[in-house]
Amino acid sequence: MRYGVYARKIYLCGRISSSIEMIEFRDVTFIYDGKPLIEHFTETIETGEKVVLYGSSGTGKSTLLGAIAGFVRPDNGEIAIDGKIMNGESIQLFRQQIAWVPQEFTLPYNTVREMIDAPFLFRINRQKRPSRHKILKEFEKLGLEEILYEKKASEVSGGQRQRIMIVIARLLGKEYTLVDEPTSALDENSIGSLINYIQNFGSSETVVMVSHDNRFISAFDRKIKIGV
Ligand SMILES: Nc1ncnc2c1ncn2[C@@H]1O[C@H](COP(=O)(O)OP(=O)(O)OP(=O)(O)O)[C@@H](O)[C@H]1O
Repeated sequence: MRYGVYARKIYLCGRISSSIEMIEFRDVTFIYDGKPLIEHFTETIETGEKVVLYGSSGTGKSTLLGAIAGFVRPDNGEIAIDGKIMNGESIQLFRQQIAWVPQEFTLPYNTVREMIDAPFLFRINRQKRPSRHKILKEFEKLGLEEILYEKKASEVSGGQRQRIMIVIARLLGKEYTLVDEPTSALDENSIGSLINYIQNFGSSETVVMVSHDNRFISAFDRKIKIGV
């Protein structure tokens, strides 16, 4: 998984106290193999927005999501956080406020319980450490069965693992949650639960998602189409 190492860092790290108000893409272009993937892209994402990035396959949605987390740098243009151009130092700080939920992801934990517990063992998150009861209540909201909590991490499906990570993001209360294609292989009910769940993130919590699924896309007010 190309984002694996960084993703693990982001998943584990804590949060700093200052809060962000907006992220701007300013005339951003990404070029791969000599061809522009995204050209002159300009958008602002404000704090608290629940945003869906949508568009055809291969248009660069995941690249943009990765750029928010600083994994990918634009070839031209700038990304600014609260008016300041993202650089090596600011991205390190910003990453502490991100929960990153990719499509595929291997974490070094044997059980789901350990996977959920891990970020809360850090001093900065310790006060937010949820009880089993609280975790299971969140599971229920997303249609995740209680039995999953006791399973080996290798025994849960990719979609279940991703929803468990969305629960963790919610419980960590990070300012930004970035989710890559959370709807693959979900049935109608699960998509409905996920929409509700994400829309109920706090008003100061920003969620940016990539999705292909029209049921999901149409449920969000803030949509950004990538590609033609
Ligand atoms: N580091 C890289 N080097 C070369 N090409 C890359 C790199 N990262 C992405 N690409 C290419 O850029 C294109 C867009 O990839 P990206 O995953 O951002 O698109 P996407 O819109 O999220 O696609 P999908 O909807 O299929 O997941 C793909 O053709 C991909 O191969």
